Amino acid sequence: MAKTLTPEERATALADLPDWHAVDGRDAIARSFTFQNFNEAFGFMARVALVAEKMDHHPEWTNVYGKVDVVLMSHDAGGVTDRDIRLAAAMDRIAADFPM
Ligand SMILES: C[C@H](O)[C@H](O)[C@H]1CNC2=NC(N)=NC(=O)C2=N1
Repeated sequence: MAKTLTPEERATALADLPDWHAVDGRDAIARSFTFQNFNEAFGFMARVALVAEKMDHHPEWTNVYGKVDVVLMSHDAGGVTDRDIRLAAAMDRIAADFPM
């Protein structure tokens, strides 16, 4: 099981992910993505789902029309690990392929 990042390690990682923020009251990180419509949002989610399954690391997320709210944490470790940072970076790369 991966170990959770220290507050310093998490802060350093988040500095490279400026659209992500720490969640209050929970060892987790979050970002909202806003796409032009449901089709774009769901296309993004479909692509992320393939990556998440390959990583065996799955987001907590909700979708309303063009908006996708994501929270990432490693449930087995009980907080943010390197897997969450890698999935967050992958989500940012995939989102860049969609008009926002
Ligand atoms: C058995 C399987 O490897 C685990 O349930 C995986 C699946 N996806 C997961 N995703 C997340 N975010 N945290 C986990 O601890 C986790 N565990």
